[in-house]
Amino acid sequence: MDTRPARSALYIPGSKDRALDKARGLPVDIILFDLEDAVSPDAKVEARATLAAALSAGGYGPRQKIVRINGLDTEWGHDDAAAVAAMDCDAVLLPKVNSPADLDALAEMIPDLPIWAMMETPLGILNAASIAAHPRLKGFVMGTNDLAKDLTARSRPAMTAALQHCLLAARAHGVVALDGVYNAFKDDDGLAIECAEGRDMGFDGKTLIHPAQVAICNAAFGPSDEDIALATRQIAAFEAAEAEGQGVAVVDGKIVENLHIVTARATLAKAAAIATLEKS
Ligand SMILES: CC(C)(COP(=O)(O)OP(=O)(O)OC[C@H]1O[C@@H](n2cnc3c(N)ncnc32)[C@H](O)[C@@H]1OP(=O)(O)O)[C@@H](O)C(=O)NCCC(=O)NCCSC(=O)C[C@H](O)C(=O)O
Ligand SMILES: [Mg+2]
Repeated sequence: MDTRPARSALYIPGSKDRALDKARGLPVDIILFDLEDAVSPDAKVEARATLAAALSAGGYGPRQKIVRINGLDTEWGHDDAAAVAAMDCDAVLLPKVNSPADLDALAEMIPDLPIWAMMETPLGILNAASIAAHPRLKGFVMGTNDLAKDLTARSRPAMTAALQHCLLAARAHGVVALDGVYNAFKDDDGLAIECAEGRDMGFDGKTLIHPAQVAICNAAFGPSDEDIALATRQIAAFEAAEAEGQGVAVVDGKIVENLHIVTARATLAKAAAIATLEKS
């Protein structure tokens, strides 16, 4: 699985010069340059050129640059895919993926870029395992607005089964999994609660719609000082136990076995990767 930080992924409307410029200075881990729902139909054709110009001007640093195109069943999808194939980006994100066949069609049009899938239709959720297993697939992005619409769901708990099902598929096939957006972009407390919930479920990060959401999200999905201190103590205690021929250590009254050390080392590696990204 890709181990680059993926705490925060901000959608930027591909049509908005000001937002495209603002994104250059934001401490977000992934930028989702959007040609789909953040762009109105009458701006879609021009947005392709606006986005291509912004990407070739550069300035986005080492963060991942992913372009979301319109669906291949729309009037814009094929031209978007052709344009993205020539853009300076790291991956392409396909909305409303229903089955691996949708990815095959895009993979043929864009032979060189990794593909990410929006998981946001009932059929796509049911097919999550076979979509995650696609050889070009590198990440899932939950589309909780579209999913709520199709399910006629009115709450996040109503989507828990779908979120967990996609996480299982992502983990089984080693792809990144990002939680959906929190629409109330001025409600910091609500965002923090939803970030913690997504993190505790196992998501790698969360998708965002406004720059003000980035810091809250990064804090929730990055290891805290306490997490780092605990991981460090667990590793030290386990190594000491091993040196005495023991397979188990005890830290804070809880057993620590080899499997916990795998998690502890992953926590420290994640903290180091974040520090490197934030320094650059
Ligand atoms: C939600 C917004 C429409 C709010 O915009 P605005 O009123 O302009 O916000 P502010 O005045 O507070 O903006 C302050 C400055 O920040 C810049 N800005 C705003 N949003 C972004 C952004 N997303 N990326 C980068 N920069 C941004 C403004 O330009 C201001 O800059 P400055 O003037 O220089 O100070 C707006 O935030 C917005 O359009 N957000 C994106 C909405 C979007 O992407 N929607 C589609 C994705 S969600 C989705 O589709 C999920 C999925 O498919 C599903 O089904 O769930
Ligand atoms: Mg959507």
